[in-house]
Amino acid sequence: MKILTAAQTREADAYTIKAEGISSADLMERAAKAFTTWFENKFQPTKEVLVFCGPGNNGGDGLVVARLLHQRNYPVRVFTVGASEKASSDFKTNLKLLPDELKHFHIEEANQVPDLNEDLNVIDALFGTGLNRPVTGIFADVIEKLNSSAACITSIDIPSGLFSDSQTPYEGAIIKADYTISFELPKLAFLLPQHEEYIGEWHVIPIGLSEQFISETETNLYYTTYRDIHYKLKPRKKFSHKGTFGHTLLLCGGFGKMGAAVLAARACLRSGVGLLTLQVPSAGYTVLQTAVPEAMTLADKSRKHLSELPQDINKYNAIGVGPGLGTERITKTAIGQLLATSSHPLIIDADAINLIGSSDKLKAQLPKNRVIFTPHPKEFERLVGKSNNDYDRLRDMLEFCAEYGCYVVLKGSNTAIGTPEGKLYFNSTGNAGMATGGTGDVLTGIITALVAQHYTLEDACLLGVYVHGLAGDLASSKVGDIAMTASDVIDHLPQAFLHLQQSS
Ligand SMILES: NC(=O)C1=CN([C@@H]2O[C@H](COP(=O)(O)OP(=O)(O)OC[C@H]3O[C@@H](n4cnc5c(N)ncnc54)[C@H](O)[C@@H]3O)[C@@H](O)[C@H]2O)[C@@H](O)CC1
Ligand SMILES: Nc1ncnc2c1ncn2[C@@H]1O[C@H](COP(=O)(O)OP(=O)(O)O)[C@@H](O)[C@H]1O
Ligand SMILES: [K+]
Repeated sequence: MKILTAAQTREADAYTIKAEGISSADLMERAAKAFTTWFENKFQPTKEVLVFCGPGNNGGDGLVVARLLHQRNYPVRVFTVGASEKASSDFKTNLKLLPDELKHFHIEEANQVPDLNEDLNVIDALFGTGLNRPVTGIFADVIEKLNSSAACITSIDIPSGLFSDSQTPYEGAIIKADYTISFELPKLAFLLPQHEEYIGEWHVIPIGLSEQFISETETNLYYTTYRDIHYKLKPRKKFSHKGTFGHTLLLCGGFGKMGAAVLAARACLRSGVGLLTLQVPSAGYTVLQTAVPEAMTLADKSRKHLSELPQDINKYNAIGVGPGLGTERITKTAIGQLLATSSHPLIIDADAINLIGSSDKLKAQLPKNRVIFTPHPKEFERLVGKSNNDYDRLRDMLEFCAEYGCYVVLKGSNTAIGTPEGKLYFNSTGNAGMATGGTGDVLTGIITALVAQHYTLEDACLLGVYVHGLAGDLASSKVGDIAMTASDVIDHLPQAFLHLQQSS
């Protein structure tokens, strides 16, 4: 699914209006109806609904929603804010359509904002995507009052005050919504960790914007959903054999962290790899042979740390390196050899990222178009550098991908995948139960298995991250997000792959 900017969304609105021969007020009515249906399914008409409307079309949406909720027997009060002579024409049209019996107040000063308690539902329709400067003055006063109340706030399209696709200036007030209901496509702002306290739980509802316009509009931003992913899974042919599905090498584990190798190996095997070999420090040899009997194990000559590469490094179709390794000098040297001698794709995680991040020499050795990095935010900082905010971080990530010709999987809620061509994909699966040690090692195993099975690096990242999150979601529904462990994620990989297969 594409993510469009505010400007592109405005064009999509205008295109749809023209193509369908409808008025902008008709489209507003459609958007407001869709919002009202969501609201009705969510909230009973037991609590009073206070709708706060700004002067633009977002406020216009709010006026239509107020009218529709009133028709559906919700007790409603409308508050308009801002100079009415500057209001948009659809706002003015809909202000006139408010029935006389619906209570309407105009707010000019902060003390006119009513007292708010948890027995009220607030709908925030102050500003949408037309916001073009930080919110100050009376609007900011209203936002502060709403934010300091215990009322449940639902924002139409986007929390008022938040820019939808660039950094909001720090001085502007922003609504802290409990729910954000947006139209047709998600906005970039919804996917950034720094906005968690503003967006709340978000949903996107269709309003019939032109599919043709959306498909023809160019963007580098995508939100990966089931529809974008399931068809990528390759069916297994009847006469295929283990050689068909690739031979993976995992260079993982260190003294006290053999579990990382076990987790990566088990996830790799559960993701369809044909053959799996691990090389682990010799202290881990028995651990691996016992815990993962399906895998072949090589013992490093060093007892505690990776210090050498297996012979015939190029017989493996994909090499996953990093989980549990540690950052010993000897390991750094081995990683240098790996970068210099391997000719197949490398999936680089954890301490391997830390080692490469701390060495310009290793960075300079990175082969082009063959590397996937899977950092969490701290590892990302070591690899790419510190960024001022989430937008800068995404920009820095794409610059890094372009400079080194690599893929970066920046892990977290809505894991972001950057490609060398400058595309950015945000994942839609996963949950906070996955914030537990070892789930990243699982991801390394999954992506390495997919690369070995000859998925393109881009598809291996997209599919791997999606299925990892899906397994996490399935695990969460079984064991809950508090008790969930990385092993639970592995245990739900079969169901996750089946889910993708069955419906494809
Ligand atoms: N008819 C349409 O085209 C549709 C519009 N939709 C709604 O329209 C919204 C966009 O409407 P608009 O483009 O009118 O934009 P907004 O409703 O976000 O507001 C823009 C107005 O606010 C003013 N403004 C911007 N920043 C301000 C600030 N910081 N302080 C004070 N005033 C400020 C602008 O000068 C302008 O008058 C969407 O978010 C969506 O809710 C939806 O109904 C879908 C259909
Ligand atoms: N709040 C969250 N929502 C969704 N996914 C999450 C969340 N927290 C962590 N994850 C996922 O869990 C994994 C954690 O990886 P990582 O931090 O490398 O853990 P470890 O190093 O312990 O294996 C990542 O894939 C990340 O996307
Ligand atoms: K809003």
